[in-house]
Amino acid sequence: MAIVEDEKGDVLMVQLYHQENDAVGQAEDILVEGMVLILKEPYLKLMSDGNYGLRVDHLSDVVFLSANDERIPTSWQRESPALSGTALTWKAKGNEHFKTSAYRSAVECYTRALDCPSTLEEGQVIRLNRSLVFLRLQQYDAALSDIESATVAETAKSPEKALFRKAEALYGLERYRECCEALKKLRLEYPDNTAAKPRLTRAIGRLAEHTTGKYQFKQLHSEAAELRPPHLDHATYMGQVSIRPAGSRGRGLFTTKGVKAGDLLFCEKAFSHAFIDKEQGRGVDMTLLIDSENGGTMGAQSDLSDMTIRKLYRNPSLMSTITDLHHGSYQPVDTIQVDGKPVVDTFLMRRIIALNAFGCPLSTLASHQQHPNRTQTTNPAEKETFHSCGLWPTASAINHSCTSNARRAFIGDMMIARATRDLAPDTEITWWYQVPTADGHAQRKTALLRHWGFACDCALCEDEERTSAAVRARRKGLAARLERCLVALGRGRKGEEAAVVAEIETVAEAMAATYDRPSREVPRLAIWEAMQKPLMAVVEMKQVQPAGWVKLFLSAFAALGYVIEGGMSGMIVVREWGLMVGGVVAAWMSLRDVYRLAAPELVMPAEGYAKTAYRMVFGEDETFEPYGECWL
Ligand SMILES: C[S@@+](CC[C@H](N)C(=O)[O-])C[C@H]1O[C@@H](n2cnc3c(N)ncnc32)[C@H](O)[C@@H]1O
Repeated sequence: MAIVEDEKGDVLMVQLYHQENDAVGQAEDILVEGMVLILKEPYLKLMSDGNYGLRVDHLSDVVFLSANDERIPTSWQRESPALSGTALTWKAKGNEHFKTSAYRSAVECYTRALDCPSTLEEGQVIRLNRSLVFLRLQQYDAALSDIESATVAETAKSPEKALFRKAEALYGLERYRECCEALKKLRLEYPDNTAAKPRLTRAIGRLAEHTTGKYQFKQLHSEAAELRPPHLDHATYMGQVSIRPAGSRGRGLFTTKGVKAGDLLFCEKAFSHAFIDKEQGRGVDMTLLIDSENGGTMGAQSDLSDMTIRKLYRNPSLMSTITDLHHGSYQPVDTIQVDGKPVVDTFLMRRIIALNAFGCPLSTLASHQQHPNRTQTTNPAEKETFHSCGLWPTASAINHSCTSNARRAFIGDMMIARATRDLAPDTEITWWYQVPTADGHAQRKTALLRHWGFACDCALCEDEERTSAAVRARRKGLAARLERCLVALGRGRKGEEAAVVAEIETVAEAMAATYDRPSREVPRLAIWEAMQKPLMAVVEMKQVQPAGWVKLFLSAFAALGYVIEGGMSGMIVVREWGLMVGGVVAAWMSLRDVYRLAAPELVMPAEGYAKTAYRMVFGEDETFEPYGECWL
């Protein structure tokens, strides 16, 4: 914010939103005394102190004029010796600014140098210098364009530097294949270039991740634990999925090949990620963004707007990655450039973030270790505004279904999505925006409609709508009875267990009879919820005969829609996986332990299923060994 005056001497406060402040220095360096600006379509508004002021939301709505710009009113023009100069003097000035990290001024000087008559060779050196500043400013598009215009000419003075910088720009744009090619060429033509080798190794690593989907997840965990913000240097893998039309749901994400339950669907690096470090009580700067359309946004979500807007403004080649995301009824501008500057529609960005951002923990695993009973958070635009959040454009194409077939996990700013069932090729991938619970239908329905503007028509919701209040009440009563029986088991005396287990089976059957459709189509959450926790507690108390335990576990899994063959002795095969709700990993781990007594031959297969379930929830199973045991 600063006080500005116009040619008539009228004075007003001006507020510039979303301006770059990390790479160029402090906010005070953006609006410097004496600077001349053009504001396009100025928006005059009442400020919080009761005065009027100007607010600039869109980055391209402000033009910072250089001192010799002819658009500066004559009365304001200041004759300065600095105004004249040759390409070489401007270049020297640019170099000075560069040394003091005054990058904006450096770009301005180099640009002036390029406007002066100069030899081709001089021009190319200046362009190369400017490309280095662009790299520092993370303006990879501009860096690449400077380098490419410098390298094409045969007289390019520093082809080695140019190749190196080209590789850096391509890496910044996550164009890893081209980056590897540039670095290989560099290695071939300049074998003495020592920096090229580690850069090539790094780029090959990213390309391998991108093409194979093979990650060293333990390594990712250590990086996320160390780095602040936890922005990991890893590549996106999109091997098994593609975005396609999904009828009335707009776009959706589909499998391109058949995948097995637990398989990696994609692993995506965030396009932008705002981190709030809860442990240290610090993170990105807290910002309050008042937005006439969406009300106020606080904290991470408004920082995410800043980051996204700036990244796109710096690198317009990435624009469609974000502008293609769902934005409801908002009508964006159709201009992509104005006065040679990219147009980033700030209001569109805020809308996109509101509908597509995901709240995220530092890592799903760490979050579980701290809060073992918390279920998966709601998606996107989580209400807890001080929570970290990010934009993952591929993940944003996934529509909601309560009977979801995929889950996401986070490690730093990497999102890992895995199938929770076997999926045929061309199946639409769905997951939860709101987690389904036995009692939560009405609340879920309201939240989905209010925030995302749709009514879920999955089998679970359809069934809920058709279920009468009387049936619901009966189900609730039976669920309470089931829970009581299980608790009684925990307390019961030896010898009475068989009778209680039999009663549990009767109640579970009565509950099952309140559902019309098979549990494979409509998971019976009420039964699962009633059984899951007390069952685990009973197992811990070791009160029941092993065979009884096994039966109870199998019927709890069946309630979620599992189709399991065998399971009592001899063999166990999961033919179909059920709904991947909270508590499933723990249940598989407990069943494995029960098998130690009841059917030792089933310990290994049950552990295999526990590991698969763990992979679905945490995105990886490399940490299964040390942490898997903590589930009990
Ligand atoms: C994060 S986007 C998902 C991708 C979106 N379909 C697209 O075209 O990009 C969220 C929006 O998708 C639509 N959507 C998601 N799940 C849906 C569902 N089950 N039924 C209808 N629309 C859905 C809603 O318009 C919602 O606001």
